[in-house]
Amino acid sequence: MSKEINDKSSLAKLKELEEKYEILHQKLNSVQNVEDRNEISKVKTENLKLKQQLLILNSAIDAERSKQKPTTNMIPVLEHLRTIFDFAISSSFPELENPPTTITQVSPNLVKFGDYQCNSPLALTKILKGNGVKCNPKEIAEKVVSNLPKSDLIASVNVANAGFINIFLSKTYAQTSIKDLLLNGIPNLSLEKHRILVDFSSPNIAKQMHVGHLRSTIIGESICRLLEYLGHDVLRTNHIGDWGTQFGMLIAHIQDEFPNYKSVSPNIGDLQNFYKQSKKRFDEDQEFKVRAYECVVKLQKGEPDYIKAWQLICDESRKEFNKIYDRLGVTIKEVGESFYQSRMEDVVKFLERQQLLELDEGRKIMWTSEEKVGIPLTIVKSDGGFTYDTSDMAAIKYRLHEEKASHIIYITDGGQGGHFQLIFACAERAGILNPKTQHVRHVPFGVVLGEDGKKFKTRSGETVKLLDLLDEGLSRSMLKLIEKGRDKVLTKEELEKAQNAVAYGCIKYADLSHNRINEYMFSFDKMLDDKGNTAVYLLYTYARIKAIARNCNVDVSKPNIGNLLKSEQISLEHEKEFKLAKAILKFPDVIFKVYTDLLLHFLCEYCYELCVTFTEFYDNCYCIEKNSEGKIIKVNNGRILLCESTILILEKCFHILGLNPLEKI
Ligand SMILES: NC(=[NH2+])NCCC[C@H](N)C(=O)O
Repeated sequence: MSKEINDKSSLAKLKELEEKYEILHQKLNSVQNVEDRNEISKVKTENLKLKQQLLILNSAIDAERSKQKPTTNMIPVLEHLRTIFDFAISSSFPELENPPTTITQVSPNLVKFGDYQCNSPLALTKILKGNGVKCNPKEIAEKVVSNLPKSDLIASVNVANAGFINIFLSKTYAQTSIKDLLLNGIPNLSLEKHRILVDFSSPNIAKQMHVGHLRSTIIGESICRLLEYLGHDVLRTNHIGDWGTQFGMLIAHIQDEFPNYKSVSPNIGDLQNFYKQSKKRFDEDQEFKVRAYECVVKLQKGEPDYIKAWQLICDESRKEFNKIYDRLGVTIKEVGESFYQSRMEDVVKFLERQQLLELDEGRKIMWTSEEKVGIPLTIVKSDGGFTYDTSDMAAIKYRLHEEKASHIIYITDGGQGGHFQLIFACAERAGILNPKTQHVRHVPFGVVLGEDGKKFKTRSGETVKLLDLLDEGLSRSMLKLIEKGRDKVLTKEELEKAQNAVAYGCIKYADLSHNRINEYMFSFDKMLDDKGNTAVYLLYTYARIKAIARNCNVDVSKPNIGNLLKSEQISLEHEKEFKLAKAILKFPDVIFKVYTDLLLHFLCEYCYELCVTFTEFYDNCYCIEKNSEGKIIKVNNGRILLCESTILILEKCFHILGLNPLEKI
């Protein structure tokens, strides 16, 4: 108990010192007046003193920690190594301000040089040389190693002649943390929790939901799943375009085509055609055009008949959108542009009160700063209507102040980057956004290309209908399964399940496994390949691992795994076993990396690496031994446990990536 209190108060003290240190550090940086030398040297001395105190406290905490029970659960290895090397380097060279700590992961195929490597001594040699201190990297590395705190994760370290520090991961740590994984499931990675609003998918009513929206939907869903796994409170938000001026012409057209629309819900049918017809009239018929404008005004005033017509149109689109979300397993709450009508009126007043709006040829515009550089936002059009900018200003205010989100993530194509930078800058200028406590981020993605390298279109040059695309995925996936003779081994139900998992899994995975920033080429042939980094390969590997326990009749239910672990060790003797264990242990680091950059392709690459490493293990290490008649004579339970831990990690990754694992394929 007292130890705990001690530890807590040391931590609090440490935090306080760190804050003071940070303030002084900033002060130091901001003192630009060179004549104020006294101030500078005073701050510097204080800074150094604080740094020493920090080090002493850090080592006290470390000593305290090492007395406590050893680390058993999975933690981010790379991050842990960075912390302890950071400590060792600062202790070795307290006179240096922010000395560099670089830890890299050694390729799993070169492990004789260590699993991780610290390369800082080379950089430190240069820095020290600049300060007039002569020494070589090897000496520095040795000094760092002598100051390295004890860690359960490290088996040994050695210093290479060139001055690298090679770090070998501990087998005991691997064993205990994999055991913990099997007993307690995927670790809860501790993090500060936030309320995060994710704005994704966001198609437009009456217009086609296109491949760009599909990308936003796929990436957005996965980001939400990742954030939820990390324990954040996630608000999945569909900012659909349901309030534009196009509704004027749509409503005018509905009034003509379905005069009794108020009592009988018309079947608008293909909304695309409906849109095209009304647009044609709008462009050709002056009288219709005038009426269309009147309709917008009446709609935005909330006149019941107009709202009714508008709702009919929205419902029709919504049906289509929902079919896509259902098929892809996407959950999202609609808070479209129309939701903000009164808030748009309010935000205009709010900005006007602060004199942030300026008249420009009848429009009301807002610049990001007084300097008026770049382009302004159009807050009110010359006809008094609102714009995309207005709804985003109202939305950001609502999300931060009413929904109380501390973070907002916007997922759209890169082309909208400029728009969001303007919104963020104006929101900050208007005092809506405080970047110190609230964080907004645009997460862009590249365009989807067809196999011809041009913008993705149908053969006849039209926008591809998403439902048609998903249907094509289904038929292609069935062909693939039949080609591989799966229809002969699977039941009808299993085959259908496989067809869905493969089709939708491929479409999602092909998108997610490419760096989202880049454009990506949509190709059914490539995504349905069962070799390489594809969903099919991952689904096959998963099913193969599942079959291992099934074939040797080992009960892998959780209680039985617990029983097994009482008598069995996770088998790590064979080089390939340990290699697989190390791949499993990378999971927390990968998650943090994906979380920081919101780049899901790192998670895909990891899944692929895990599957390849598993295959290597399985090819070299027998889990079951059979006699010449094919009868099982021995089951290696230690290895079965390794298989099951691979399953647990894959399942978590699949969940984040939206892949449905199959027991059989
Ligand atoms: N808050 C936002 N602006 N979200 C993105 C909306 C995307 C827009 N509806 C489009 O299709 O391009």
